[in-house]
Amino acid sequence: MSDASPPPPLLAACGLGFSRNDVPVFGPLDLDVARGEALLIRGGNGAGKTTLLRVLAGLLHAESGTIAVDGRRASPGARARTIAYLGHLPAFKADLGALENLAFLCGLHGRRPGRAPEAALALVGLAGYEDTPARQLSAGQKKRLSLARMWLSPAPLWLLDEPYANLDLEGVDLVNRLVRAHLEDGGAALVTTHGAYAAPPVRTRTLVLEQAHPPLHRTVAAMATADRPAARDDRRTAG
Ligand SMILES: Nc1ncnc2c1ncn2[C@@H]1O[C@H](COP(=O)(O)OP(=O)(O)OP(=O)(O)O)[C@@H](O)[C@H]1O
Repeated sequence: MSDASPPPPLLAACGLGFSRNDVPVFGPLDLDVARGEALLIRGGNGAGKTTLLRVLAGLLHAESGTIAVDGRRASPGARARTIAYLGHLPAFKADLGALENLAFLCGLHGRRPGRAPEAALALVGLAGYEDTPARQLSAGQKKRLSLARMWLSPAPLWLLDEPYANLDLEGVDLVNRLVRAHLEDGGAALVTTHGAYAAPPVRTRTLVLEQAHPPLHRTVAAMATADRPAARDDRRTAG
């Protein structure tokens, strides 16, 4: 029997807080996510879900707290290599074709070995749209193109901000399949959503954000699996 301690979480935040004009948006809060696990971040409109993901991605500066990757405190630059971020607005060049966009982003951020942009397009149901300029894609097709970019990314941690928005039922299933495969591959994911309606069917814990102003909010919750829905096990703890 081995007495080796478990590996540190892929991402861990401690005392993380963010304010705008001295008005708290979230925090201080603690969270962590391990490889093979999804953390579902739930909360109503304005609760701070997007802001939290943007802070974790290094797009906004935290007011307080620390962020560690694999047990080591990590600067935004170091986190950039670990994190792939799917935000509300797709980061595509409007006049480039779908395939060109993916190739461009692979050049910028790297590409997972063995994965090619053409295969990514087919995977997300966009075969035949290779040369279509991004501006001509529908909202759901743009979201699918964003998912293709995530699949190509070498980053182990996916930050998915409302990935189900604009997707049809088959698209929702696509998100869940991609997240499941990513986790099985040793990755991890943080997924924001307004409700538990589309929680990925994988090892999932839930963090509930409530509007920080007023009152204070939040924290981590319970383990849930496909057999044990997250919503039942949520616990809220004052911050
Ligand atoms: N660029 C900004 N400038 C000023 N305030 C902002 C900005 N972006 C967001 N906020 C405010 O920060 C708070 C949290 O917003 P955030 O977008 O993080 O919430 P959310 O939980 O993602 O909401 P939703 O579910 O509606 O997407 C809100 O009160 C919002 O008005």
